[in-house]
Amino acid sequence: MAKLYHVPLSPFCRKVRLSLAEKKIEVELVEERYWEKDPEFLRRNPAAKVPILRIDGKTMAESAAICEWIEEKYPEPSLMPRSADARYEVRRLVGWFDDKFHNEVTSKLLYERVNKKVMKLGFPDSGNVKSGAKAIKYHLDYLAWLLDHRRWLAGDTMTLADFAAAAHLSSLDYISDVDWNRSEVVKDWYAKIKSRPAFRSILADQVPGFPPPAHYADLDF
Ligand SMILES: O=C(O)/C=C/C(=O)CC(=O)C(=O)O
Repeated sequence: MAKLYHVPLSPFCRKVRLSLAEKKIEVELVEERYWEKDPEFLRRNPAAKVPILRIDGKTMAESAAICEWIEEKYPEPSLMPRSADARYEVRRLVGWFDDKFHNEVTSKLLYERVNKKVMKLGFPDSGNVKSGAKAIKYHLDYLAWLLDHRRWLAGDTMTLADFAAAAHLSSLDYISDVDWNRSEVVKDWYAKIKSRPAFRSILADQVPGFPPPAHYADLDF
């Protein structure tokens, strides 16, 4: 069986978990406290990052590369459109969420509030939290703009772009940092994606010291 070294609220790990689950690939989850830099873990990935996926005799790192590998090896159900233009748009949006959104929002809210405590790195920096809280509004408005023009984030079908966005937002949702009432289309999109069976595993995550909010597992909000 495949094995995924992960931490529960990491959006990068969640994106890979969603891809695996959508394709019904069974996986054993192994929690890896990557910041402790266990030598065995560093041997698997000298970059000292999760996720790491062991599958088909291979050990792989970097969530975007992993998801594209899964897509090529296990093409059904498809999470990538066929045309070059449409594939470009998926990759652009995956980059948007894993880079821009991550730097401006996830790292400023989730990492300040949760990761710092778990890793014993001190208290949240209030300036960072303030800037994350401001930036998420802009990003939710961008999502709303996309969804005013498309059924899913990158076009007519659900793709890795939706999983990248949902991975980040679901982690932030765990600490109640998403104002779902800011936009009906974004709320509807998230309800739609959250109701997929692939989402079950991540909705069951628990982080000691951070109980999920009451609304977290409620599919209808
Ligand atoms: O696999 C990726 O795309 C990226 C993973 C990370 O950046 C993991 C971390 O080191 C982190 O979440 O801080």
